[in-house]
Amino acid sequence: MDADTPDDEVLDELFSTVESRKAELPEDSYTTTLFTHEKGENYVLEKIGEEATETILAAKDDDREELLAESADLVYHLLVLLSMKGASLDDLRAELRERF
Ligand SMILES: N=c1c2ncn([C@@H]3O[C@H](COP(=O)(O)OP(=O)(O)OP(=O)(O)O)[C@@H](O)[C@H]3O)c2ncn1[C@@H]1O[C@H](COP(=O)(O)O)[C@@H](O)[C@H]1O
Repeated sequence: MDADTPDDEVLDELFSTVESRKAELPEDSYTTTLFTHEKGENYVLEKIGEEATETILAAKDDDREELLAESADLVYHLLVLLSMKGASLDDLRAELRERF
């Protein structure tokens, strides 16, 4: 990801990076470890559960900084799961838009 990416393009840039990690599986990448874990998709499902719990605990503690950090971890792992299951950020946007 590029630090100069405009805020409104950050999610697209992150998802595109995740998709590229899935295609290329570089060795020095955390995302690669999620796509290649011996537990398969169960590992990313566990991570989502952990990050959701940590997000809830941060909210209960009224710890805004921790809430944002854990929310970012949660969103990142959710994007990896969507990619793993062949869904895209556009699919997610379409689902949200249908609810307007
Ligand atoms: N946004 C993220 C991101 N958010 C969270 N994480 C990782 O998710 C993990 C969070 O798990 P934990 O809090 O449990 O911390 P941990 O104990 O280190 O993790 P485990 O050992 O339990 O797996 C940490 O290792 C974080 O580094 C992320 N790893 C990568 N990205 C982005 O993904 C892109 C690709 O990164 P690489 O795949 O590493 O090249 C880059 O743009 C990164 O900024």
